[in-house]
Amino acid sequence: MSPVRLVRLLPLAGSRRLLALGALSVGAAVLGPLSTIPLGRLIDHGGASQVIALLLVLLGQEFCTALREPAGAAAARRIDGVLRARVRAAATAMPLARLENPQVQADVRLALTGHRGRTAGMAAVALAGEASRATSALSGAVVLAAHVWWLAPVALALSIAQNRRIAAMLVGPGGAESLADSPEQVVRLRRAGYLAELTGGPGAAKEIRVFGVDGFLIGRYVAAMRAFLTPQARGRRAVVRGYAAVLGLQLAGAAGTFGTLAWLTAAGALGAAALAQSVLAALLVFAYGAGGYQLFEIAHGSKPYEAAMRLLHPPPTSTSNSATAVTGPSARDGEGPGMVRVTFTYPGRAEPVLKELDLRVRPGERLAVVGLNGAGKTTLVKLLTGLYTPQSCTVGTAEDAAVVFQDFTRYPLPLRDNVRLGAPAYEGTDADVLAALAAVDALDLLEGLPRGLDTPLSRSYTGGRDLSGGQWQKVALARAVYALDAGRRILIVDEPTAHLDARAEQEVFERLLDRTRGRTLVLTSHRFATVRRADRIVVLDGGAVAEQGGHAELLALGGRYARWHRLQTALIAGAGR
Ligand SMILES: Nc1ncnc2c1ncn2[C@@H]1O[C@H](COP(=O)(O)OP(=O)(O)OP(=O)(O)O)[C@@H](O)[C@H]1O
Repeated sequence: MSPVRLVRLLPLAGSRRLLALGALSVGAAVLGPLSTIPLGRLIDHGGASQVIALLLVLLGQEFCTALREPAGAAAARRIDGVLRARVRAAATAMPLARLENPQVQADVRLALTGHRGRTAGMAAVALAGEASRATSALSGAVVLAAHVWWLAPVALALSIAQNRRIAAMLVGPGGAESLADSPEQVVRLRRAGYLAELTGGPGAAKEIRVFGVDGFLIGRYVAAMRAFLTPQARGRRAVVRGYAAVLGLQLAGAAGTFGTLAWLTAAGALGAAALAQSVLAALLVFAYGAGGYQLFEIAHGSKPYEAAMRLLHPPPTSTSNSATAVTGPSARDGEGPGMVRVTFTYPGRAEPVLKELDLRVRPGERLAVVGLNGAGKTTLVKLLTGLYTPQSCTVGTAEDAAVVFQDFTRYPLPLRDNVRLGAPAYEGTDADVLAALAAVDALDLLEGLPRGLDTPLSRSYTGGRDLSGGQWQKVALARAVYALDAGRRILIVDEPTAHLDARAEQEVFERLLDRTRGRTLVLTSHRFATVRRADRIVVLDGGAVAEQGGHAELLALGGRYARWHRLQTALIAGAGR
């Protein structure tokens, strides 16, 4: 991508900030070359007015240069704020299948956090700065050309060549900075970062202490860092050598230019004023050749910009990233959620997870979908809730559903908010929150919370408490029950009790059945022994409905359900003894 495209971001800064940045950049660019006019007059004619004029111009240049920094920072902050909001909105709206793509996740991270401390806004502002520096050099060349016409293009060409050489050495492909971005170096640095986090962080602290692996991990970290830093040091040495060559060229260029000016002056071709103006102009031209921090900002900040553009304007082919579904006849309106002959394959997978699956949930029905691990239960929930968008959409999605996912969210917020987030717009009272907690047998949870419903559910907060896996699961269930009380008509629960033992699971399931009387309930579980009271039990096997019916009916059938039910009941009974 050409960095010039970054210019499109500048209007996001807002007209006031953009105007201030533009005026200061132009001032910084042209006041230097303009100062040669009063300087020339001062040398030729003297006089206080020329001194004042020269001082005013130089002061103006200093003023513009100094204020351009904070103005640029403010513009960059605003651009980044607007861009991040757009990226967040795009990420929230995109189909789950696309969001789960590792490349898309990397783009979201890059667009939101920047690259090596540089953001898209900083890159756009740096581009304006680079344009200002180039304008200053060009104006200097014009002043120089007014005295020695042939010297100006030579000095300008030299300066541009130096600037490009430095850019290539530092931030160009294969340059020192890009070395750290090479896939091998990124992997090395990520490994070192992971090991550093592991040794210093609380996550693995228990195992590190018990097994005494700190020495081992620190050794690994040192090795990983050395593997990263050795090629970096080699790259830096190459840059130093390259810089020596560029510096030599710069010295030769400056010596040639100033030598020529001295020779022309000695020969009487240049007067004192013309000499002073030419020297000042040549210095402005050569200043561009030295390069500046803008090179880094543009190179690194372009990466988050490109990531943001990929997210905001995905190429049409990227729909191949979304989940595909080959479906049968359309679901009819007015019925519960369901799907007709749906075959579903995850992106990047060859084998379909669901194969010609037929399942329609009747309104008011309490349906249990059971199956062994990996049978496709969670996938079924993702399709039913519309989180995956099949290419031809004949899945009747449950838009009016409260859903508890297997990997539900643990909000680091007070317990009250954790429940109320099920229906943020609903003005529920504390009594409603407590009723939802009671519905999932979670009232005893309050006993361990010093500030009751106000207790933040995170140890990162003063007075906060963390919960056990089972307690968190009950909070997630209470959130869905609260949503149901707030008006949702369908409750979909994916493995509601993965963190609970079989008896607690049965207890919660029974309570949910009572609570959802007259509403539609879809519940998935890999425990066959706990769903006997469901109106209908669907056995999922190999991505298709293998058996369905009531508990007694399926037992009498003597198939998978009967077999797995018998096995799991025996295990539970054995564990209870
Ligand atoms: N996002 C995904 N991308 C690719 N494959 C996936 C994805 N999610 C699940 N799968 C695969 O789809 C298959 C079915 O997974 P799913 O989570 O639907 O099963 P499940 O019946 O809910 O299992 P469990 O009882 O263990 O939760 C598994 O082989 C799993 O590896």
